[in-house]
Amino acid sequence: MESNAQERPLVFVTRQESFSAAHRLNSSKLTEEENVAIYGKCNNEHFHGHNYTVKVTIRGPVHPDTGMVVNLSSLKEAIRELIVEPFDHKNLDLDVFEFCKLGIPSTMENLVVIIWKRLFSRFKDLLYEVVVQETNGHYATYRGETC
Ligand SMILES: Nc1nc2c(c(=O)[nH]1)N=C([C@H](O)[C@H](O)COP(=O)(O)OP(=O)(O)OP(=O)(O)O)CN2
Ligand SMILES: [Zn+2]
Repeated sequence: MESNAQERPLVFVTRQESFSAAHRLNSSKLTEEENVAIYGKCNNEHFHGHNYTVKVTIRGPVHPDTGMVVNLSSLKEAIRELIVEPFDHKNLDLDVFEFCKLGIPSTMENLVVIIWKRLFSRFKDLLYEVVVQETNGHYATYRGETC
């Protein structure tokens, strides 16, 4: 079959950034005993910290003139403006609007969704995937899906 001259390759482009932040795992929906039992050392009332890594993947056609899906300068600036600057050297529970307002535990799962929503406001349907890595041992991935 002949290929359509209008068709463009669909490519995924990923940018990685990092930030350091403090947090405490605690749920207002649970009792004190339940919080301790479920979150253990991560429930320490004096907080603890992580060096978080964020990977943001944009999916789209390669523009025939620029050879780009997205200008990585724009992607880098957006991640820094929307994520790194507001989160770096902050307390996620006390300083990040979504955690304060919603009163939800600052798990990687909730964090990756919050980061997705912030970036979606800028990139819309070009945003494909966000990965948040909290330690060398674990990370969470979100692609905007619900179930
Ligand atoms: N489902 C989740 N479980 C846990 C989360 C989370 O975000 N989602 N977070 C934590 C703690 O915040 C923290 O990240 C755990 O730290 P730690 O136990 O030190 O992490 P590691 O297992 O990678 O460290 P090791 O040194 O390898 O034990 C807990 N649970
Ligand atoms: Zn933690």
